[in-house]
Amino acid sequence: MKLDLRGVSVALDGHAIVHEADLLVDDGEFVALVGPNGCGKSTLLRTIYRALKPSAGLIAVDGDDVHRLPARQAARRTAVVAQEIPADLDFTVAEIVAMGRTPYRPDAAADAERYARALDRVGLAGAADRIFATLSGGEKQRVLLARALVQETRLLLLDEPTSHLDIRHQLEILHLVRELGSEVGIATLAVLHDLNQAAAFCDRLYVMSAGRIVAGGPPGQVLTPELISQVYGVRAVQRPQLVFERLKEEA
Ligand SMILES: Nc1ncnc2c1ncn2[C@@H]1O[C@H](COP(=O)(O)OP(=O)(O)OP(=O)(O)O)[C@@H](O)[C@H]1O
Repeated sequence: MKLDLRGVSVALDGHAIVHEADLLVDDGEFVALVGPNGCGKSTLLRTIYRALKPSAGLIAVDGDDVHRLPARQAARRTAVVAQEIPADLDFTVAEIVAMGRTPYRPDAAADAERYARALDRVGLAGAADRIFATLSGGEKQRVLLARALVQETRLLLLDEPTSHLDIRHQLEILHLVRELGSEVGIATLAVLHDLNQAAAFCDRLYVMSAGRIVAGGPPGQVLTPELISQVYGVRAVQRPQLVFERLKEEA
């Protein structure tokens, strides 16, 4: 699965928000999109998952223009965990996760197994019967990731997937995304704010600033103090710091 953006521009209410973005995500790659608040990251992601239409340019998934694919086909290729967590959903966790199978024919036994496996992977085995609205923000975020997993797409789009998570669950999710890439070749494009985490987990990253992609490549090459100072207006200093890792390798 390859995501290929060429010259993508997006306007909202007549305001140009994203300017001529070029971006690639290859099979199995974990690619981050970083940049300051308001620079256009979510707008670009929303355009890839068809919530917005580009004003110019092409977004291809496996060679096909996503904005011309029938909805069901598009949903079989790309799953998304958006930034907004739906509120007031009177559904159980199992019902929310099952929504990920909408693009497919139902198969009760296989689907039940898929839901259990996905909830287990996000650390929520046993939560299937909980009411979604009663979960914590971090639990909801993990349920929404489980819903994206059962969609069984080759491309995952994640908008700040760790924003509600404590440090242990952040690491679990980032490791999970890496595993999905290396074990089953799932490609991920994720908006991340933590530059150290992006550097530690991603194969490559793109930096956006004021609606433009201003740099792209392996984190070590891209995240220089000069670039960080230009884009974020802060000085980057390397210091001894606490580095968080999982206690043990979990299956
Ligand atoms: N309908 C609109 N009309 C005009 N400008 C808009 C509209 N909707 C959003 N914007 C602006 O577009 C810009 C990009 O927003 P976007 O949510 O894509 O940024 P972001 O990089 O994801 O930010 P954050 O890191 O804060 O989530 C922001 O300045 C926002 O105020």
